[in-house]
Amino acid sequence: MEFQQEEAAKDRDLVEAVNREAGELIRLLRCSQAPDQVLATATEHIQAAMKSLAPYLRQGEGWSTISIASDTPGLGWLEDDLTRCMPYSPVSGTCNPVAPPIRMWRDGDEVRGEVVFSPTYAGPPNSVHGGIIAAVFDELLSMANVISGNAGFTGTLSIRYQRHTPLDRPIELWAVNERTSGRKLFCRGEMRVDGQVTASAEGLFIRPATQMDS
Ligand SMILES: CCCCCCCCCCCC(=O)SCCNC(=O)CCNC(=O)[C@H](O)C(C)(C)COP(=O)(O)OP(=O)(O)OC[C@H]1O[C@@H](n2cnc3c(N)ncnc32)[C@H](O)[C@@H]1OP(=O)(O)O
Repeated sequence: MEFQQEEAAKDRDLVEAVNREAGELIRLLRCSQAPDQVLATATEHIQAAMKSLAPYLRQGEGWSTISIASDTPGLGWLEDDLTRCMPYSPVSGTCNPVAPPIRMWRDGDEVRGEVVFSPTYAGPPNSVHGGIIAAVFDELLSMANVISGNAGFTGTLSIRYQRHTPLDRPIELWAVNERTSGRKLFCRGEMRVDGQVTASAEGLFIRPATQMDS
């Protein structure tokens, strides 16, 4: 059992490492102005990598179509690493190359975290795209629900963009589940840079109905 867990951890390290490299590849493609010959060679390398991965493609079932880790042995969520809850998430998943490098952890009843957005996620000049900010709040507030023991689907998410959220600087993340009323979960969150709020969010999440609710 211990051995299996070690193997699972080793495999996860490999999966996370290749996803980090792919994220860096996306940043280089987004930001480099390489000459044609370099682009042509890079295309060949990428095609070779795609060819080696293609035989192992899974489609239309289980982990390959959801972000949570429920059917993935060895991938639980940890209080000091809430990203383990959704390893395939496009927002925080360490096994998804489009996700920015987010860390989230539990601090009592609250979620805290940190993220640095590369220009892959740029919107206005030197700033993070507003849709990306909304996506991060969706995830962050969801984690506030998860640690409260009451996960749900996003019903309504409202963002107040108070000032530009900068690229390439550590952004502090904070969220809390403020109250629960029946199946409704009310959450709040903030992004801060050097202690100053750049964006805040309020979310109403709906817990799926169970027999207990009828
Ligand atoms: C375990 C999960 C793991 C989740 C694991 C973590 C994954 C997190 C992923 C990140 C979060 C996401 O992106 S989630 C993906 C984005 N969200 C979605 O796709 C949700 C799409 N919407 C739906 O599927 C549905 O509308 C639901 C499930 C939200 C609600 O449907 P329902 O269950 O039939 O609820 P219903 O009886 O109609 O309503 C119950 C009460 O909630 C209110 N209500 C219903 N919808 C909304 C709404 N959008 N905004 C405000 N309020 C609403 C109703 O007025 C009612 O209030 P009253 O009359 O009782 O007062």
